[in-house]
Amino acid sequence: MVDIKDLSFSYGSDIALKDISLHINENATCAIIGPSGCGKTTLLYLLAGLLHTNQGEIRVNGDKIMTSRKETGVILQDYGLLPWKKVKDNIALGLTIRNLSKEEIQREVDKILTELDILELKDKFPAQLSGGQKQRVTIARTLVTKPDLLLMDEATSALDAITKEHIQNLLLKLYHKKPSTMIFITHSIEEAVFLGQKIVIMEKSRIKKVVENPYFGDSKIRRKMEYYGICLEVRKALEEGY
Ligand SMILES: Nc1ncnc2c1ncn2[C@@H]1O[C@H](COP(=O)(O)OP(=O)(O)OP(=O)(O)O)[C@@H](O)[C@H]1O
Repeated sequence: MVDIKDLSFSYGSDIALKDISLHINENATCAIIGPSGCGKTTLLYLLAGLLHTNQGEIRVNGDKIMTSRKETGVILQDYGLLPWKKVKDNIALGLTIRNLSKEEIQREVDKILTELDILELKDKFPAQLSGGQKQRVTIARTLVTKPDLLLMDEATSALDAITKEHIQNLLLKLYHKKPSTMIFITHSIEEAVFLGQKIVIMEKSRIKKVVENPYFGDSKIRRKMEYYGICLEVRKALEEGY
């Protein structure tokens, strides 16, 4: 599905990424974790087609990424909801490019709101929502377009610990219901191990280690010792060299 080959990127003379190669299978999930400034967001933006480089390449389903693709869904840190539009209209925005009738849009919006258990928020404005609710709406707005590749930049970082786990559980539930390829940046080792089948640990501009996580997909894994074993492996890799 996603093939990254010898990818490098610089902001002027600042090297942000150097010789990144990575393969992610179709419908697999991949967590990217690493210290601040190591290049995670740059990598995600390149995957989204929002940044470009001619040093190396990224292919999605065999096609070289030159610009953003409409089948890629992107969830960034700041929710990006339009404050003057109600929840239902924010979600409908994702569908406006798809030439659907008003009734079809309404049906799709109701369907995704029901799936995310937030139908009652339909007529509210973003300012009337909690952080967790805003994040659900943001996820709904992206998923309503049925992306085959979902990219997320610290989707839960602004949330308290309990809400964070609720959103992580929701993402896993949605994945089980309709698997798609998911690549996400996180600062949380626990989140990386809960949601990542592959965990990519980065250091300055490079991939330091890739950990395969055989326990991905088990919604009860947080209660099992094996989970903490992988968390420890990731922690050690992150701390090596510090
Ligand atoms: N627009 C920009 N112009 C110049 N340099 C940039 C720009 N964006 C990022 N950088 C630099 O590129 C490097 C990688 O930044 P990037 O945002 O990709 O890191 P990150 O791992 O996502 O960091 P964080 O975890 O703090 O969000 C850093 O050294 C940063 O200072």
